[in-house]
Amino acid sequence: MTDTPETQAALREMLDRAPEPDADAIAAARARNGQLTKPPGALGRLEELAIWYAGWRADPRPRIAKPQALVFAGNHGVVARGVSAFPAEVTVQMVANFEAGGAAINQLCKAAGADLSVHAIDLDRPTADFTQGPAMSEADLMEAIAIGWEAVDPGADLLITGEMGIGNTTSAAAIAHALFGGTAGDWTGRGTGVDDAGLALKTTVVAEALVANPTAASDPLEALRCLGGRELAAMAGAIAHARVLRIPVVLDGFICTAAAATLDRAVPGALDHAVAGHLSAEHAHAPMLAALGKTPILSLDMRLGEGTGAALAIQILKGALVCHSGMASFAEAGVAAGQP
Ligand SMILES: O=C(O)c1ccc[n+]([C@@H]2O[C@H](COP(=O)([O-])O)[C@@H](O)[C@H]2O)c1
Ligand SMILES: Cc1cc2nc[nH]c2cc1C
Repeated sequence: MTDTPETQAALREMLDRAPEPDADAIAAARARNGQLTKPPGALGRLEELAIWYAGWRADPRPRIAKPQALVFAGNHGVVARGVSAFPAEVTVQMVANFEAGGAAINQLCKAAGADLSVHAIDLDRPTADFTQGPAMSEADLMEAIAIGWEAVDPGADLLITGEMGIGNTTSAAAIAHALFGGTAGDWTGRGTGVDDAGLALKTTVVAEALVANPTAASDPLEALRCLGGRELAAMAGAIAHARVLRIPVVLDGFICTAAAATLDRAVPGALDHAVAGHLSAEHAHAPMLAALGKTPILSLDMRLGEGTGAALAIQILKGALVCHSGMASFAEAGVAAGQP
């Protein structure tokens, strides 16, 4: 177990020192890919995904055997501003649903063979309304990051992080606005389904959030503290620990990606171990992924969160790895190779 970072500076330093993927495994996986019984490139993006995964696992012929899914839940003071189509109590109610096995993420993790755990973080202590000042103190931020960091199973060979938190698309939009600029309207969407008036109000709230938190635009981890929520901070903590442990990560939707983006902007390369599982229907997810240089694996118009898009993408990655690691070479199968 790696020591849990106790300060923003310690987290930054651990990401700075995090190991790179294994160059020999990448070279060997690339060579193997070139010998498999298929026309070159015929498995499309599955081929690059398999080679990417091989590098992070330092194994030219790996399989996915122990995927882990972490779902974090948090409540947001900004909900009092009327930014969600649902009331805040849905967060705790959905946590009960996760624990009873009744949510979409439960079914999708079962189908993907992923070990799911749910971490509700101080639901009776919402973050402060970030239109009035920082959402979290430094201590609250680091405590939530630690919960995510410590939830990662060092024996896992793939990680997905999901979230549940009424109001958290407002938080994610504010973070994106702080990290990537533009206007509040560029990053604000309907979330669980606010109407036109709700969207206009939410856009104003996102703009106010940046005015109330002037340090957020110049420091990505401050953006997470000032504009984030506990579940976003926990996802960032888990994704950062996975980077240190060289566990590949599949990102989920808009909120997960916003949390992860704070790491990338704090330390370039901090998300090299992560792929985008899907493209959310929340319109600002596409420009956020583009800014991070990530192409989503799936695009199914989903906007549920919980880790559901990432859980589905596990099955695509498993497909990539069973082909890469299980297929015969031209020589083994006695199949004539094509022109070089
Ligand atoms: O993952 C996404 O892209 C996504 C897009 C829209 C909404 N959500 C989920 O909806 C909740 C937040 O929506 P809202 O409208 O309350 O901000 C939260 O629990 C998220 O998991 C998730
Ligand atoms: C019912 C419901 C389920 C969710 N799962 C993730 N976010 C959600 C938001 C709502 C409203």
